Order: sequence, then structure tokens, then C-alpha cells
Amino acid sequence: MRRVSEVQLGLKSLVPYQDLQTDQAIILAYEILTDPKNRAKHILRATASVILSLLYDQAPLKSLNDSSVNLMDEYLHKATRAAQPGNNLVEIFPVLEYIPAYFSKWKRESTADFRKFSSMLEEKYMGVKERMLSGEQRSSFCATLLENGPEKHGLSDLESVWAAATIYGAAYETTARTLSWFLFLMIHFPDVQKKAQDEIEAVVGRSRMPSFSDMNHLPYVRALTKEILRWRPPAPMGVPHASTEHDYYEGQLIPKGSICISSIWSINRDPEIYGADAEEFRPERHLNPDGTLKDEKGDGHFTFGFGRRECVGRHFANKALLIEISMLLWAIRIEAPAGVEIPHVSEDIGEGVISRPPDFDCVIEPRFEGVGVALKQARDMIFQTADDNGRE
Ligand code: HEM
Repeated sequence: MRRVSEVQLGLKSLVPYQDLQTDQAIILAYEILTDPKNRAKHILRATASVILSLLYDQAPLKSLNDSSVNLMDEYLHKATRAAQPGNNLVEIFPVLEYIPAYFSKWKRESTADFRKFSSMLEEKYMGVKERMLSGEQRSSFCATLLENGPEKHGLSDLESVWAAATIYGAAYETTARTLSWFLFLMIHFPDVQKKAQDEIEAVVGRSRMPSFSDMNHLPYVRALTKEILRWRPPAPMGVPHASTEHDYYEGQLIPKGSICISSIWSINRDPEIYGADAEEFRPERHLNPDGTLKDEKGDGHFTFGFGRRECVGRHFANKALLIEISMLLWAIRIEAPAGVEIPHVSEDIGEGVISRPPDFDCVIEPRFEGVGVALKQARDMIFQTADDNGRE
């Protein structure tokens, strides 16, 4: 599965998805501008929409209340719970695995869940197959799997179904929570917001929206995106792994089967890597004195993990975040409400392995006259085109 995802989510394979990422950036900016109170929901909708389009070529979601999102939410809820170290007694007493299902409630329940979700997720996968057979063929992760066939990628239909679902699970909350952190940090760091908007003003102007062709000319916005990911990683403890063999680290034995949790949070704040101000939020750390990016290719943080299991979706995530953050900065000013104390950045909320900012109030203002109309027209056109093409 790793190999298949690496190929399909590699930088070169992502160009066909730029339009859907830009479309969602436009819709999201419109929604946050016109309905700022529900911004958390809009972020989740936009993120779910991008990933469902990537995986199944699904049309842009009009609302978060969609059967695909409900199905994925239910599956994710169960999967996240199961993935938390210590939540299953069998991890502590592996012998429990050999107890017959008849005596073992957790085994019966997880088998029933697996069957239920497999059949529901398979429907989505088969939907792509049907569309391909009827001659409608557009880029998507599942379409490529079906096109290549198991002889090329080595996955059965059921494994392909679960490969897509795993990607959804890995991509959804991580990306959405990073966008929530972006909004929250912009009210904490108005000077950073201003610098990023000055750059966008100079490069993009007001008569058109930001696009992927601008990204090479927006080093400060790129540095800002890197710094958000470094400073507030949405999965600060990464994903737990188990050692497959006995190992030694600095003379200490790590027995085979140990659960290893990497503190991405601490690595991202290592003064040996980031200097004495590693604890500070400072996008400039990713820039050379002349304002160009220090490292065009590298991330500048360890938020996507490291080594053999590093996040395969990091290029997709970086691109989605960059266009969404650029679009939001182009369209709106994000301010703290007058007279209201905003929560401190350290009051983050942990949900499973994910961290999100505390609930906060903010004021969203259009950055210039006419921006709302421009976004609305573009958004209406995106939905109209999807309807005209009969996309569901
Ligand atoms: C800000 C967004 C994201 C963050 C912070 C993030 C972070 C991570 C981390 C920490 C891991 C575990 C690495 C390890 O085990 O050492 C991971 C794995 C993974 N991520 Fe992401 N991710 C993000 C977005 C995405 C997206 C958009 C996709 C797909 C489109 C994706 C797909 C995956 C997959 C499939 C894995 C499992 C890889 C494996 O086990 O070999 N992620 N991600």
C-alpha cells in the first residue's frame, strides 16, 4: 500500500489535482467570509471534499452533512479509538489474540465493524469502477488503482478499498486542524498576517485570485505555512509504531514489540536544529536574508514524521494548505474581537492523536471591496460546472 500511495501522491502525480484544491480554497474563503461563526465546519467540509475528490473523484461537497462524510466519520471514530496505544487489552496481553471469538467480545465487535465498513467503502470504490465502465474517466486515486489492476500494484480489490480509506483517515483531521491553527495563529500574530498579505498584494494584486503559478513567488507565505506546521504540529506525538526486532538506542534495549512514540513536538523545538529561538513562532527562520526560501524542497520540520514511514501525503497536504492559506490571506483579514480575551496558544485541545486550537472568537473582514462578489461568482461556477457534468 505504501508503494502505491507513494507513486500516486508523489509530486509529479499531483498536477491533475491542483484545480480541485484551488476550487476548495475559493469555496472555503467564501464560506469563512460569509459565515465566520461556522468556520470549523467549513474547514472540515473543504478538507473532506478535497480528499473525497482525490480518492473517488467525488463532486465538490455542498455541505458537511453528506452520506460520504458520515460514513468516513463513523469509520474514523472507531479506527482512531483502536489506534490509541493502551486502548486494547490485547496489546498488553497478546495471548488474548488466541482466545476464540465466541468468548471474546472485542474480537466479535471488530470483525463485525470490519465487515460493515468494508462493504460500505467497497460501494464507493465500485462507484468509480462503474463510472469508468460507462466511459466517464477522470483522475482519482481509485481510478488509477482500477486502471493499473492488481497485477501492477499487487493489491486485491479489498486491499485497494482499504488503502483509499486509510488515506482519508490520515489526511482529514491533520489537514483540517492545521487550517484551524492557521486562523488561530493569525489573530495571535497580526504582524505576520500583515507581512504575508503585503506579499500577496504585491504578487497577486486584487484583480485576480492566487493560483499555483504564484507559489514560487510567495516565499513568505510558504515560510509561514512551514512555521505553522513546525510550531503547532497537528499530530504532535506522530503515529505509534511497534519495533519489529530487539534494538538498542544509546545503550538502552528496546525489546521487540515495544510501542514507540516519537515526540514530533520536541524534535520540532530542538535548539540544536532550530537555534536558541526554537520555541518562538517566526516564519523568517525558513528564509534567507534576501527573503528567498532557505530550503525549496525540504519541509523545515518533522511534522510529517521521518524515515521509512514518513507521511506519503505530505506533498498533497503542502499544496492544499498553501493554496488555501494564500486564498484566505488574499480574501480576508482575521482579527481578534475588541475587548475579548483570546485563549493562550498553549490551551490546545487534544483529540486522540490530534491537537487543535482552543475554541476562540475572531472577526473576519473582507480585505477589499468586491472580494465577496468575486468569490461568490467563482464558487457558483464551480458548483454549476460539477452539476452540468452530472458529477455526484
Ligand atoms: C498537515 C497534514 C498532515 C500531517 C501533519 C500528516 C502527518 C503524518 C504523520 C506524522 C504520519 C506518520 C508518520 C510515521 O509513521 O512516522 C503520517 C502518515 C501517513 N499520512 Fe499523513 N499527514 C498529513 C496529511 C496527509 C495527507 C493529505 C495524506 C494523503 C493524501 C496523508 C497520508 C498519509 C498516509 C497514507 C500515512 C501512512 C504512511 C505509512 O504508514 O507508510 N497524510 N502522516
